[in-house]
Amino acid sequence: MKPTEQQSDIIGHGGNSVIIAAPGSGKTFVISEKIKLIFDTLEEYQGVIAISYTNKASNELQSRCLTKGINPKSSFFGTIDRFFIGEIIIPFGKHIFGLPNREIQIIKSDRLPKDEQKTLEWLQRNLKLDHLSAEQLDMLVYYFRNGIILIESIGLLANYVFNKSIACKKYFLAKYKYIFIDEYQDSGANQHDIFLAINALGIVGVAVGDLNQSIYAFSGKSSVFLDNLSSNPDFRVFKLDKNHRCHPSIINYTNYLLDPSTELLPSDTNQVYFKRVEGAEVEITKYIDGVVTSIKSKFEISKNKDIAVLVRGTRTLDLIDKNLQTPHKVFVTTDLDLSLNVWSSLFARLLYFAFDANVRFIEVIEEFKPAEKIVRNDIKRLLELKRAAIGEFAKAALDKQAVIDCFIAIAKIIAPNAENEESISLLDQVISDDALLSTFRPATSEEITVMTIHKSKGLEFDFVFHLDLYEYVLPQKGPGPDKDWNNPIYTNWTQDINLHYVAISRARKACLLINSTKRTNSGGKIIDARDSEFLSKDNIQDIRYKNKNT
Ligand SMILES: Nc1ncnc2c1ncn2[C@@H]1O[C@H](COP(=O)(O)OP(=O)(O)OP(=O)(O)O)[C@@H](O)[C@H]1O
Repeated sequence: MKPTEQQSDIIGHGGNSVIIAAPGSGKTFVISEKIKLIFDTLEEYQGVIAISYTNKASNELQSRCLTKGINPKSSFFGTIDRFFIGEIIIPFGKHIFGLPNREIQIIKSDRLPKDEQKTLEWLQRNLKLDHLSAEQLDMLVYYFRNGIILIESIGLLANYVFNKSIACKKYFLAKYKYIFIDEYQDSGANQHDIFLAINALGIVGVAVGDLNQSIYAFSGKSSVFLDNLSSNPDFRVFKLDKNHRCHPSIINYTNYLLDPSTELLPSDTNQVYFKRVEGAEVEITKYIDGVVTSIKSKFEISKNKDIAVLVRGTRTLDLIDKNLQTPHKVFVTTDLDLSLNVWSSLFARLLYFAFDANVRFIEVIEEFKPAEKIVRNDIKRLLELKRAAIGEFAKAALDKQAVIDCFIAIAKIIAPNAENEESISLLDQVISDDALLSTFRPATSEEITVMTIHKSKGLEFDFVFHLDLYEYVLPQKGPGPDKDWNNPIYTNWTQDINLHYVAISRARKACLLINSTKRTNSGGKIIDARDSEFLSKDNIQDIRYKNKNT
C-alpha cells in the first residue's frame, strides 16, 4: 500500500508529534510504518514503547510491525496498565516502597474485605498524584509491601514511582527511543503526566487520537489531554483526515452527525439505511437472518465475517446471540483477558495459541521470557508441553484438569515467580464454560461478528447492522434532579454521539441503522420503544437512503 502525502509526512517526521486521525484514515498503517523504520536504527538492547488501548489492538499493531521477520529489538507492545505494571511499578516500586513480602497480585479493590474497601472509598482511577495525601499513599504502599497492587491505583503508583526513581529514569533513557500512545483521546491524568515525563527525558513522543472517538469518559478518561498536547509547542500536530475505509455516503453521514454544516462529498448512491422492525429484539434477529443473503449479493460480500452486528449493551448482545440463526460469533472479554496478573496473560495467550494456527508457541513464550534465557532442558520440556496441549485440544471432549496442569507446568518454567491462584481459578472458569472458551477461538469466515460498539473500536467490516437506536438507550437518559423521571437528562450526550459515530464508521460499504417498535428494558420486560434522538438529529434522516420507513 502506498502512503498518501499526508501519511508520508508523518512517517518521515522524526520529532515529537500529535496525530489527529479521522476514522479509517490509516493511523494503524502510519504508526506501523513509522515503527518499522525506527527498528532499523536501534541497537539490540533498545526499543520503542507502543501502547494500545486493548490487548486486541496491541496484537494487531505488533503483527503489522513484525512482518517479514523484522526484529523489534527490545520494544514493548501492550496496554498502558501492562506497561505501568511491568516496566515501572514492579521493577522499580521495590526501590521506593521496599520489597513486597510475597508475589505481587493485581486485583480490584472490590476483592478486599468489606471493611478495607470502606477505607479506600477515595481511590479512583482518575485521581491525580498531587491530590493524593501522605496517608492515602501510605495505604497504597502498605498493599504493595503485602504483595497487592490495586487496579484503581496503577496510574497513581506508576506516576509516583517514575517521579521518584532515578534508576527507572536511567533505565528508560538507556532502553527506549520512542513512545507511541494510540487512542490518546481516552487518556487518564496519570497517563498524560507520565507520557510528558518520559518525553522530557528526551524520548520522542508520538500521540495518536481522534477527539470524536472518545468513548471512555465513564472510566475517568478524557479528551482534554489530547487537546492539551495539540497546543504544546514541543509537539508538531499532523492531521490525517482522508477516510480510506468508508463509502462517501457513510463519511457524509458521520461528518454531518458531528457538524451539520459540513460540506458533503459527492456520492452516487446512499449507503446508510434505516429499518424499523415490527416487534422486539427477537424479530430483529429474524429480520437479519432474512436479509443476510441479499445484502451479501447486493454489496458483493463473499464472507459472513465481513458483516457485523453492533450493539450498545450486553443485554442486547445476549438476545442476539440466543436468537440469531445465521452462524455468528460473539466477542466478549473474559475475566481472564482482563486480569493483569502475569499467569493470567500467559494462560490467555496459550488459549489463543491452542485455537489459532497463526499464533506461534515460541512467540507466546517470548512475550514472557526471551528464548535465549531459557536453559536447554526447559526448552525440551516446553516442547513436550506444547505437544501435550495441542493433543488435549484435538480431543473431542476437553480434559479440563489435563489442560490446567499442562498450562501450569508451562507457567512454572516461564514465570516461576508469578504463581497466582486467581489466574488458575480464572483459567478453570474459562475452561469450564463453552461460551467463554469459544471467545478464544478465531471466527471462521462463515460467522457474522456480534459485539458491543465499545469492543468494535479499531475494527472494520463491509456491512454493519447498528442496533440499540432507542430513546433512553442511545443516547442514555437518566432521571433529572431529585430522581425526576418526568424531566430526564442525558447522562453523556457527547460520548454517546461518539459511540454512534464509531459504530457507523466501522462500515466500509454500507450501514443499516435498525430499531424496532418494542424493546426489552433493564428489567427484562418488553415495552413500547421510541426512536433514538440521533436518528433525527438536525434532520439527518434527509441524508439517509430514502425508503418507506424514513
Ligand atoms: N494510503 C492508503 N491507500 C489505500 N488504503 C489505505 C491507505 N491508508 C489506509 N488505507 C486503508 O484504510 C483502512 C483503514 O486503515 P487503518 O485500519 O490503518 O485505519 P485507522 O485510522 O487505524 O482506523 P480507525 O481509527 O477508524 O480504527 C484500511 O482498510 C487500510 O487498508
